[in-house]
Amino acid sequence: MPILRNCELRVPEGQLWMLLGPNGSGKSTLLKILAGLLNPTCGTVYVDRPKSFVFQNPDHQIVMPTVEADVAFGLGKFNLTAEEVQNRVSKALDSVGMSRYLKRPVQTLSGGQKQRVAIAGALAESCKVLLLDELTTFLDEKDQVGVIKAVKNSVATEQVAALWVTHRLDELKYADGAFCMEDGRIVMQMDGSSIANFLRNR
Ligand SMILES: Nc1ncnc2c1ncn2[C@@H]1O[C@H](COP(=O)(O)OP(=O)(O)OP(=O)(O)O)[C@@H](O)[C@H]1O
Repeated sequence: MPILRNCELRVPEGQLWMLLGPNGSGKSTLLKILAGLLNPTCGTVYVDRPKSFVFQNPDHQIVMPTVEADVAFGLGKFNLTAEEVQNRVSKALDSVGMSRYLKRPVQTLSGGQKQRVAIAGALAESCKVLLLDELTTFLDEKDQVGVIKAVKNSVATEQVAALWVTHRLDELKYADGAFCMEDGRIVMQMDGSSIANFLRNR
């Protein structure tokens, strides 16, 4: 039985869109298929920009002992000079508000700070599509807001398109748009003004 059907979505550059839906509606499956982490058993997937997936638990993503080394890690596959690596790392950390943690051992960071380091790693690789899987599940309110604001800032400054899977309706107020899934399909799309109406009438 198919899990997903006709899931077509467009997130404009420089915007953060949320993907909502009840448990089992297919959000994570869709995100992983878009990221190339899962292959569809049939059908075709098109994603027209370099993309990066950020996991719910940053400990599944962070591999190096310091913030600087971790953000630089993914750049090893490009042919960059040491200066170019340094520039990309500092620009990416700046856009998520983590510049001052450059030399910090990763294990001394909070969950939200680790999430921001993981996002910086994706940005440093110049990915233009960020796929974010329930990043705030394990975070307190302060870290939750810090991570969302970091993503908002980085999508705007780096002209990235971000798709954010969440269960938390309170996060909708940060979104430029949203898709709602049900039973493996995208059943509704909301732009910024529809979200504002929805939140007013909730
Ligand atoms: N590897 C798999 N093999 C078979 N079925 C799967 C697999 N992974 C997920 N499913 C099924 O696909 C459907 C969608 O699951 P998915 O995890 O994408 O939903 P979700 O909307 O992300 O749910 P949640 O909000 O609980 O995380 C569910 O019915 C699930 O049981």
